[in-house]
Amino acid sequence: MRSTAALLLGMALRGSRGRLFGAMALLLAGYLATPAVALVLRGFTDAALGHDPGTAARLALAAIALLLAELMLGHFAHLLYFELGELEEAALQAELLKLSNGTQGLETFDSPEFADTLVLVREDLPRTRAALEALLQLGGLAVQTVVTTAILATLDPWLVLLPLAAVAPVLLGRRAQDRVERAKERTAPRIRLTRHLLTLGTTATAVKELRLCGTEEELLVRHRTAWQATTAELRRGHLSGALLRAAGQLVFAAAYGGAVLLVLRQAVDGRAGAGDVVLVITLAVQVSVQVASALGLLTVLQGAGRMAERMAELRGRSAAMVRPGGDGTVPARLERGIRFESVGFRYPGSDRPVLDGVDLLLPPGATVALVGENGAGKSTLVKLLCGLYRPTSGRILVDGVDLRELSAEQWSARVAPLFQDFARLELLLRENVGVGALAALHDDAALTAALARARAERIVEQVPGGLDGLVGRSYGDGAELSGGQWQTLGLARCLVRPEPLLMLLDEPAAALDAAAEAALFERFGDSAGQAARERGAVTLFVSHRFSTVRSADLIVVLEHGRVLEAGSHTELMADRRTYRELFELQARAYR
Ligand SMILES: Nc1ncnc2c1ncn2[C@@H]1O[C@H](COP(=O)(O)OP(=O)(O)OP(=O)(O)O)[C@@H](O)[C@H]1O
Repeated sequence: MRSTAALLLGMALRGSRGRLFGAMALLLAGYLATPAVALVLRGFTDAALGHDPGTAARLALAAIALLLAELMLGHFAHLLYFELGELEEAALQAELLKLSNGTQGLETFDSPEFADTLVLVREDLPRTRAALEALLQLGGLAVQTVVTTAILATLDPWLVLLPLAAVAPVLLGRRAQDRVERAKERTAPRIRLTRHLLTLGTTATAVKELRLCGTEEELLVRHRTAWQATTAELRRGHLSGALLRAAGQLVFAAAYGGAVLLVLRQAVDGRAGAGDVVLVITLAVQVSVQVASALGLLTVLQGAGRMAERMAELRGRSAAMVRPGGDGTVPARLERGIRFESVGFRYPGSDRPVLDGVDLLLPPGATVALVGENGAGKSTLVKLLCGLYRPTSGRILVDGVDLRELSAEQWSARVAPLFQDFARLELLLRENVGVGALAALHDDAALTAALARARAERIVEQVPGGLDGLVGRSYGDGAELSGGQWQTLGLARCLVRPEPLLMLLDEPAAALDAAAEAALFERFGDSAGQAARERGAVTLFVSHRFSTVRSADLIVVLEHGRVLEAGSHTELMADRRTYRELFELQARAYR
C-alpha cells in the first residue's frame, strides 16, 4: 500500500505540484468541517436548552456554514485531482507502451505471462484517476478520524475504541479484495481466449472461412463456455469477498451500538449533558461513515496497488529482456557479406530448436532466395537477420563482426523489410510512408520518389488530400484501400529507407498471382540492384514460387531448421536433389 501511495503521489508531484497541494488543502478543510459540525451542534443544543437564543442562533449559522464547506470544498478539490488523475493515466499509458516496445527484440510478445499481465494492467489503467482521488480522500479521512477520536476521548476514554473497531472491517475488506483479484488473475487466460474468439467472429477474413466451414456455432459454443467459466470463477471470488466484508461490518456495528449505549447510560446517571449525547450520536454516525468510506477507498487503492505491482512485474520482465546492446558501427558498405556460423535458435519458453547448425554465407551484393516447406524456419531466419531475435547458439557476422556487437539502432536503420503480414498503419499517407525514414517525414520529394518506385501513384491520386490525406477508416474518415494497395504502401515504406545494407522480402507475394508477384519483384528489384551496386547490399527473399526463385544468385533450401542445399538455380538443378524435385513438381503443376 505504501508503495502504491508513493507511486501515485510521486507521479502527482511530477505532474503538477500546485494542483496536488491545492487539492490536499481543500480536501482537508472539508474533512475537518465534519467533526467541527458535531462540536457546534453540542454547543447549539446546550445553548438552546439553556435558553440562550443569541448563542444558539450564531451556532446554528456556524453549523450551516460548516455543512456548506463540507459539501462544497470536495467539489473544488475534485476539479484539481481529476486533472492530476488524467495526467497520471496518460503517463502510465506512455510507460506501458514503452514497456511493450522497449526491448529491441520481439521476446515480450512471445511470453504468455507478459501478455496476461499486460492485459490486466491495460484494463486497470483507467482506475488510476479514481486511485489518486481515493488516496487523497483517505489522507483527509485519517486526519478527520484522529480529530474525531480526540473529541470522543474527552467524553469517555472507552470511546477511543470505537474507531479501533474499524480495523476488523478494514482488514477483512482487504482480504476480500485479495480474493477478488486472485479470481481475476485466474480468469485472465480465458478472457484472452474470449477476446480472440470475438475478433475471429467479427473479422471479415476469418468470418469467411468460419461460414464456409460451418463452424460459427462451434465458435459461439466455445465463446459461451469460456465466458461461463470466467463468470463462475469471478462469482466465487466476489461471493467469498462479500462474506468476509459482511463479517467485518458486523464487528463494527456491535462496537457502534455499545458506544451509544455507554453515553446514554452516563446521561441517565447525570454524568453527561444533552449536548454530549448529541455530540456522541453525531460523531458515532460520522465514524461509521468514515469507516465505510475508508473501506471503499481502500478497495480502490488496493486495486491500484495490484496495478502498481503488475506494472513493476512488467518493468522487471521487460528489463530482463532488454539485451545489452553493442556499440559497434555498422559499415557503410558490405565487403564480405553476412555469414551465419552454426546458428541455432529456440523461441523463448520452447525446447524445440527452430534453427539448428545453420552455416551460410550471404555474399555482398547478392540476391538470395530462401525456400523450404511451411515451418522450416524461413521467417525465423529473417527475424534473426533483422535483429528481432538473437541466435541461441552460434553467430551472425556482418562483414566479420558479430551482429550482437553492432549498434542495434544502426543495424535496424539499415534493414529494409517487407513482410507478408505488413502493418496497416492508419495514419496520414505521408506518415504511413515516412515511418520508414522519419527524417523524410516532411521531405515531399523523398516520399514521392519512394511512392513512385513502389508504383503507388494511383494510391496518391485516390487519397483525398494526397500526402496529407488519411488512409484507413478505423478512427477517421480516411481513404479505403485494398489489400494490395496496403501492401504497396508497405513497399514504399521499405523503399524510402535510406542506404539499406539488407533488403528483405518475407513472402510478400503469398497472396498475389504469378504476374503480380513478378511485378512486385520488378518494382523492388530496381532499388535492390542500386543498393547492391552502391554498397554491396544483400537482398534476401522468401518465396514458394520457383519462377521467382530461379532468378536469385543464391538459392538456399531449408528443411527442419537446417540448410539442405545452397547454390544457383543451375547448380541445384544439376544436383538432382530436393530443389530439383520441388522445381519440377511446380513446373508440372503450371503446365
Ligand atoms: N513466436 C513464436 N513462438 C514459438 N514458436 C514459433 C514462433 N514463431 C514461429 N514458431 C515456430 O517456429 C517454426 C518455424 O516457423 P517459421 O515461421 O520460421 O517457418 P517458415 O519456414 O517461415 O514457415 P512458412 O512457410 O509457413 O511461413 C514453426 O514450427 C513455428 O511453430
